[in-house]
Amino acid sequence: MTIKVSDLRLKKGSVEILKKISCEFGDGELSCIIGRNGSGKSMLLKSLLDLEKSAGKIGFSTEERLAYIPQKMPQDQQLTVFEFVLLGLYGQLGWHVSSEQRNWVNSVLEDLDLLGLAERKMMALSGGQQQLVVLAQALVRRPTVIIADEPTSALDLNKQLEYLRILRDYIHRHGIVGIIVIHDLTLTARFADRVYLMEKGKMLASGTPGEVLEKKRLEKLYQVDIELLESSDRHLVVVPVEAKGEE
Ligand SMILES: Nc1ncnc2c1ncn2[C@@H]1O[C@H](COP(=O)(O)OP(=O)(O)OP(=O)(O)O)[C@@H](O)[C@H]1O
Repeated sequence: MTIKVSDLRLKKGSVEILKKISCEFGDGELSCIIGRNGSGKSMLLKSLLDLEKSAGKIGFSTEERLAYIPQKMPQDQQLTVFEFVLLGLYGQLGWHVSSEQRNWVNSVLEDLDLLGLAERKMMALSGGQQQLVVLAQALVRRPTVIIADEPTSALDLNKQLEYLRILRDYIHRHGIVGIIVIHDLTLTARFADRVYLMEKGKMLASGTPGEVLEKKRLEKLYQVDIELLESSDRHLVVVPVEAKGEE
């Protein structure tokens, strides 16, 4: 189901953090929210999740199964990877874990190439490995909406591509809503079905990567000289060349 946001506003004290945001996040699409530090991206996610009390309307069905992947790393460091992912099924778990549940967790771990780490403690993983395990925990719930805040920030180049490919394919295959905040514009161009550009609590632009990632717009917003190239497989490549200095 599409998520329709109308006239969303959020205030902290007297400061307006989100200013009349209206947009739509489609099902079967990976929506990427981009924008400068402090532009309101995380607050928009938190408003969608009802973690921040905003005014306006968010068209959400109560039947949605939400999975949220926050910016901070998990605290349950004593659990093994298997146990941590299994916890994604909380609400469905009894005293006895069925073989069906066990198999489901293992198949998600396998999909993410994590099966070899299943018995390791979370604290014995690298930050990037933990990020993948958090994705596994989210997918194990068979979410209909998946929301992630900078999920690839601790991943190496290979794992960034792998993570986003797995996430996008999952979203396409299951026709679910996927919304992520991301800073890397080249990854955005490669993986986003739609891009949402925020600035100072407003939605500055939205559309396909080609529509939103325009050289002039990005240079003005980020205050950098940018070269826009095209990769051999015809995706935009955004190269920041030189900072212009703050406005
Ligand atoms: N709890 C809070 N109380 C008051 N202001 C806040 C609070 N949390 C965030 N803000 C402010 O809201 C604005 C938007 O913050 P938000 O975290 O959404 O930015 P962001 O676009 O996600 O930034 P980043 O890219 O750095 O993660 C910022 O100006 C921030 O200082």
